[in-house]
Amino acid sequence: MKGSLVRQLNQTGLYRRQPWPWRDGNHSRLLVGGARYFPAMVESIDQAQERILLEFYLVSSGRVMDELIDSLVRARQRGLRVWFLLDDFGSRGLVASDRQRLRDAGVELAFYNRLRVDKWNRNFARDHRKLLAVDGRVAFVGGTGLCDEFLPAPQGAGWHELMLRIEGPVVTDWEQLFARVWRWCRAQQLTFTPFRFSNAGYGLADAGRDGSSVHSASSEFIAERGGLMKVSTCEGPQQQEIKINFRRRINESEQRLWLVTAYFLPSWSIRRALRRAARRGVDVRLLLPGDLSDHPGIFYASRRYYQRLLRAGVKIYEYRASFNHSKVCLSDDWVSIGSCNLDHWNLRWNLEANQEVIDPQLCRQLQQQLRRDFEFSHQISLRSWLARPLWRRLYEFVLGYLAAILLRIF
Ligand SMILES: O=P(O)(O)OC[C@H](O)CO
Repeated sequence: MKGSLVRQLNQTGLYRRQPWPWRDGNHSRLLVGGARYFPAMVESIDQAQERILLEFYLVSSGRVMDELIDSLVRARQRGLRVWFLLDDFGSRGLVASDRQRLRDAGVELAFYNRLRVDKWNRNFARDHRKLLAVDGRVAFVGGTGLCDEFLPAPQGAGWHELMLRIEGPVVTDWEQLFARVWRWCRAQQLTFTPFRFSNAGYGLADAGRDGSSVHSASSEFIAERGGLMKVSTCEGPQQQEIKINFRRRINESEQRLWLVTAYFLPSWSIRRALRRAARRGVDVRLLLPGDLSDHPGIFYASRRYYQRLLRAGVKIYEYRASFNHSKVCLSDDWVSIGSCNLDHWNLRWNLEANQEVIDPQLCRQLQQQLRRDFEFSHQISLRSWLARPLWRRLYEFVLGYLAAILLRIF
């Protein structure tokens, strides 16, 4: 069944075999928390002059969507084109009246992989990406959903999240990525005129498959041309660029490897790479959600990996201020931020997309933010870990075992 889904997706052109290129001339800003990034997203929509593209997994009615729909309706009244790609499962919290408001305003909607009983396990294939692109000029990417959980408490659940606001030539690639999924859902080809940036960025032809020459770009070059960025994707088991690039960066890291994920069920090869990096003396830190996770079962299942990681010298932090939903990796001068949790399930079934960035300024910003996040976390020591009660061990073992069985079956 899995094989046929992959073939089917290949035939429809949803997959892209060639990696997206590295591009220079981009600028980015890290936005922390829904109270910062939702208003910035609405402001960008209000300033749009031509077109707006949205692709989001988790979309539910509430205050966030009310404001977003208002801004999309205003955009339509100004004569702009608006395309909104939703995941059929992730958007089940979007009520009929909101869908109708969007349709009435002339927003074009598409639903990825409509749920149907006869699709059996193909229903698991979901579009997990998170993207807002405006005029081919500005994009917002990161881990957020469009729902009130990401608003600060007490208006929402106060989930902790990071988003990146990007301006530059790489936005063209995000638009093309969007167009591929749109074509798969609606059998309709969208073509966008690229925005003309004054410092038009290049796809760096000499970057090589692993982007090695990009990494030797000097900070003067980056300061002059703007940050280097590339889109990186996962599209089912046969296209796992995000994971491959993560693993490569972990293996090549020299000083720092900080990984933040909301659901920590990484593959064996990623876990081994983390352990090896820590043994080489790299400062390897994992920032995980702790027991405020919205899926406690996954949290407990993920804990079965702690012992070997701690023994290898990996520092594990559990965030205590709220549910930390962010998904980001900082490896020396390289950042990857986006939709991918790096867990088995996501990698097997979902469309994922991350922004990879080489930009010292963003690295500094992210480092500062993560240092703050570590302060709001509890660091687990090997000694306290080994002393945890038996019932907890049992619980982790059973849930870990269940997770492994589920992954084998599906
Ligand atoms: O899948 P994520 O990481 O976007 O998180 C959304 C969760 O499914 C909510 O339970």
